[in-house]
Amino acid sequence: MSLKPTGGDLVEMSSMPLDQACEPDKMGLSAKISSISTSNPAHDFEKSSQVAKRSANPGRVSPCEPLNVYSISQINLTSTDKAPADSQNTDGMTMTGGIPCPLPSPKRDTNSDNLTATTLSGSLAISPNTRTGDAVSSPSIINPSRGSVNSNRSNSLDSSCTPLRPHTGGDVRWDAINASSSRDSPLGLSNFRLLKRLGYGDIGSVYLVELRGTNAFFAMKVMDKGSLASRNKLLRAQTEREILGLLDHPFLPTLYSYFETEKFYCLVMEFCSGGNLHTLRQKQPNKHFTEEAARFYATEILLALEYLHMLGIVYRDLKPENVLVREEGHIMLSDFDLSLRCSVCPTLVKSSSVHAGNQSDSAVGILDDENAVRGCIQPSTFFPRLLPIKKNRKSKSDFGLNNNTNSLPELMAEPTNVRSMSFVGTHEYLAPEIIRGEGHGSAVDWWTFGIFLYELLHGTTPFKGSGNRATLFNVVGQPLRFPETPQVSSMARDLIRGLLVKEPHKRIAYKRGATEIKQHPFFEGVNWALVRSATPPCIPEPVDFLQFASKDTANSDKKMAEIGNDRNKNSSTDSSYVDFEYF
Ligand SMILES: Nc1ncnc2c1ncn2[C@@H]1O[C@H](COP(=O)(O)OP(=O)(O)OP(=O)(O)O)[C@@H](O)[C@H]1O
Repeated sequence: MSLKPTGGDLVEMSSMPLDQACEPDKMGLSAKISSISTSNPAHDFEKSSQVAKRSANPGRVSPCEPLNVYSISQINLTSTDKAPADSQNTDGMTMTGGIPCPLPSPKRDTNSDNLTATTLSGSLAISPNTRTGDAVSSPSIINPSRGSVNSNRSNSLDSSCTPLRPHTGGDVRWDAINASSSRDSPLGLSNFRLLKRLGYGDIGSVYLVELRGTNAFFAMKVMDKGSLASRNKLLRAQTEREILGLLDHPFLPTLYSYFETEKFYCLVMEFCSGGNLHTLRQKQPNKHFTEEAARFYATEILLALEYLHMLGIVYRDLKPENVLVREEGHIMLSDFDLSLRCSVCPTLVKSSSVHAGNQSDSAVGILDDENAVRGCIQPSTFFPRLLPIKKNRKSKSDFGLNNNTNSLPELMAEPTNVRSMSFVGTHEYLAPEIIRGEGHGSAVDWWTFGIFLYELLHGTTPFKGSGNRATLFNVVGQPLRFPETPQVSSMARDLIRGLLVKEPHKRIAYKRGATEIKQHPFFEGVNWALVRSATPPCIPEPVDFLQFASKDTANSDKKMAEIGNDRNKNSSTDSSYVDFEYF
């Protein structure tokens, strides 16, 4: 048996004989994988079995094949095992990505109209009106003056979400978008000039586009409706669009607009000119990053994952290919079609001293300034649950923490206990619990974070086998080993060891999320509040957009039609970012 490639890089685990899916029955893999099977669609929460091989084509995410197999995902909505029982309400039911998904009501302060948490300039907004707690799926409109995510047609990819993007305040691209669209004439394909295909993946092609008459450039992901429908990928496209609509964070994509035509769904996002980290790593001496550079990228990814988890999004597909490099060298985590959405209750683990003064109940919350901080929230507008004080928490001296962040509060919102049975990811990055089919939650992102850091530092992943079967076998059964060269620090190794623990509940960050990782000595000296201002290790060659000035792309719609037809003919990689082709 083999992990059956079905025309692309995807394998369909659930349709395979179990002995072929993974040799070592003693590890219990077969029985687990067999549990992924077609089930009552009324209870299907998501697709199973979406495993992408790493592309042989450097720098491009491998396309995945369509899957018709669904499985029941048991979503346990308790976001943290520390949560007081009375603060949970799991009787709510809402639609997440078109799929019934029970969600808890967030504990809300009755004096507050808003529930808003902001982390490192990223923000999450929780609608005050959501009795069922669908804050994750239905963000509230906090800043109506900013931008427009609209649709000029109404259909399955509903675009009711109006953007809230405080971190992109002052961004001229918003002005361009707003100037070009109005309620009467929303944006459409004709507003854009297609300049270059940047790449394509399983559900769409991505183009560099210019918003006509504005000198503003974007990346536009174009998804062929017919192709999505025939390959049962509408849900993936919908998931990605909905998640993009929620994001407002410096290391995550900004969705400037969304619209659809008769044939296509179109997402207008920020353009990243620097290619991806996979390509960038291969350009480094000995094809691995220095520890300093790896720490820089890991720091930004960690903040992005922390933010996603607070929104109830388990990313599930972290790999260097999905980490794009912006023109100034900071990163942007992209590609959300394999992500899992669930619900979380953000929890204030430790407040700042300022906030502490306002608390009347000294029995809850950690109100001292002794321990360092990891989240940055706005106490005036965010009223999370407070946890009982834990006396045995390690002091900052145990972790060698940076004093810069000591006075900041600590917020935890980790969807650790969510349970998905899907088999999704990329072989070398798959967490053991996914392979074993045990059900997985946000801890898979911390596993992939460990693989990611290992790869940045060593130039290879730790469990890579001669083929996919061997890789899966190694992930589940082989111990973590470090090569003699390149040498990495004991701190880096220690962190990677903590992340690559095969049992998710023993993995670092399982209990307190990103905070635990931030406190690891590997990140000592990182000023978490100012990561965005740090100097990146590599600055990409600037793109000369003037080269497109004389090119006329009169008929974009026609071009789009051609694009839709030739999506499988060839591939484009981001390695040719500077070597533009013209339409
Ligand atoms: N914002 C962006 N700026 C520049 N290039 C981008 C951007 N977004 C995507 N790309 C390029 O387009 C390619 C395809 O995009 P993406 O991975 O989102 O498509 P997909 O169909 O979701 O792929 P996958 O099969 O991995 O799910 C990427 O590999 C990347 O090279």
